[in-house]
Amino acid sequence: MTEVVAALIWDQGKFMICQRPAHKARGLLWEFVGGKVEPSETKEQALIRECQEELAITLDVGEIFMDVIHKYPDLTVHLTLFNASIQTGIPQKLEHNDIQWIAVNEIDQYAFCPADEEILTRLKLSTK
Ligand SMILES: Nc1nc2c([nH]c(=O)n2[C@H]2C[C@H](O)[C@@H](COP(=O)(O)OP(=O)(O)OP(=O)(O)O)O2)c(=O)[nH]1
Ligand SMILES: [Mg+2]
Repeated sequence: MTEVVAALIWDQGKFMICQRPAHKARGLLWEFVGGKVEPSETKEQALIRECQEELAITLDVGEIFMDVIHKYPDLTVHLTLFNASIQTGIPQKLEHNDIQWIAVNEIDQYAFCPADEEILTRLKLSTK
């Protein structure tokens, strides 16, 4: 099982999504910024490091919003999504193909990683 952490970041009624680079697994699908946890770090530390590496922002990491397990043909991920906010910096596309801030009613316009489906369903329900 691969431990993956990601960030749910809200600003003015919209949350941030990032489009994965074409050359990586799940290429061009949309995701919550994040990545794999290294053995020496906590999930929170991993999330802060990934956001610095991928977007050049420093996060304030809050509570866990939700976690899911998903089996891909190449790996099984345990994805933990944290509520977070940007402490410093403006997101830069250091790695991603694109970055968008979207409202819950725009979710269906984007093709997300399959592991994110349950999370997106919950986000849609939470605003009804
Ligand atoms: N960051 C992130 N990864 C996700 C999400 N949903 C999902 O299925 N994944 C999968 C895609 C990848 O196969 C796996 C690990 O994410 P990643 O590719 O961002 O890992 P990383 O930044 O550490 O990159 P690398 O060092 O492995 O190249 O988790 C998500 O919402 N955010
Ligand atoms: Mg990543």
